[in-house]
Amino acid sequence: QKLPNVMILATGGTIAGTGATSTTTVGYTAATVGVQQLINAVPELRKVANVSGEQVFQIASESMTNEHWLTLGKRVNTLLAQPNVDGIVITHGTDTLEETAYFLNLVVKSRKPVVLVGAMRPSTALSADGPINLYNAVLIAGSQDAVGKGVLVALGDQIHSARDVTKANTSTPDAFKTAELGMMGYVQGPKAHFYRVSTRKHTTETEFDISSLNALPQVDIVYGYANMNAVALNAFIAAGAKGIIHAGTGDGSLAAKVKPDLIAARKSGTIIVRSSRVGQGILARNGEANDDELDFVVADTLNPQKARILLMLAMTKTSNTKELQRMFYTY
Ligand SMILES: NC(=O)CC[C@H](N)C(=O)O
Repeated sequence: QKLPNVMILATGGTIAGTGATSTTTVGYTAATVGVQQLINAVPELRKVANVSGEQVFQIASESMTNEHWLTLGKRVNTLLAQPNVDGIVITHGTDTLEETAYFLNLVVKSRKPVVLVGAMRPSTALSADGPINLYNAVLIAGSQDAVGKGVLVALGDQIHSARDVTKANTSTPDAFKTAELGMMGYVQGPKAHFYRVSTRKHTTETEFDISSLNALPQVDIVYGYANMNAVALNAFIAAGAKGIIHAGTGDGSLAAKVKPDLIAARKSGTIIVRSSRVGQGILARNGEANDDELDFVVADTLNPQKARILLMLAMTKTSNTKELQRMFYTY
């Protein structure tokens, strides 16, 4: 039986981290082990795929930037266009793994599997989760069952969709959750088992094309809390933000001290997207604010950090708020 060809693109993170002792599970150094060492540590990979590695970056994922994403997205598209690449695994720090996954979910132009994988324990720790997570990710990336399902996230024997998964614990190995919408499946056997897919469009079905982009529009996130004011909002706009994600309290409610400044910002051209800091649920259009009248957009079920990604890509196409709202109900 012919094994699939899976490329492993390494970007850093804890999966490539090393600690002082085998019991060091926090306070270690991320992004120290190279891709070849990661592959060599799991000889079992060779039984399920022909793997080859490429070191794309070597960073902790909190330092991921829009420029890293454009570089990575273009590299993934180039590789997947080659007939000798059947799937891609991306090793990544877990802090922004969900963001990179969702970015790729919107810009990859292929139905071939792309699987993001990380680890919560450094490679030197007792029961390090990196090796089994990497093995699972390679298995998924080489699986016909993963074709056309959008960008996937593999941790803890679970398969999640890029759109809906989030990091939900600061430090435990089961940190990744797709809480209410549900994960896609499991790895067991060794085989990828899928049970559900998102109805939202992804990869080859999107209208976004990064092939000629070298930058993305500046979009920043304003966090909602009791006693908040408009200082952060106005500072972001003064610093050049073209779009603002308002990560509001509850169903995206707007504090009395902030709402007039949001309205003024919209009137002078800034795109305003209402989202929620709550983490679950639909952001109701025309609920906590009259979005039709104020010309705001709502983030649907996207969390603020993913709403930022969709808005950046959407603004490369249009600044029409009806069109932007359509995109938030499509992806
Ligand atoms: N568990 C991790 O991967 C976190 C390490 C680091 N902060 C990162 O995101 O790259």
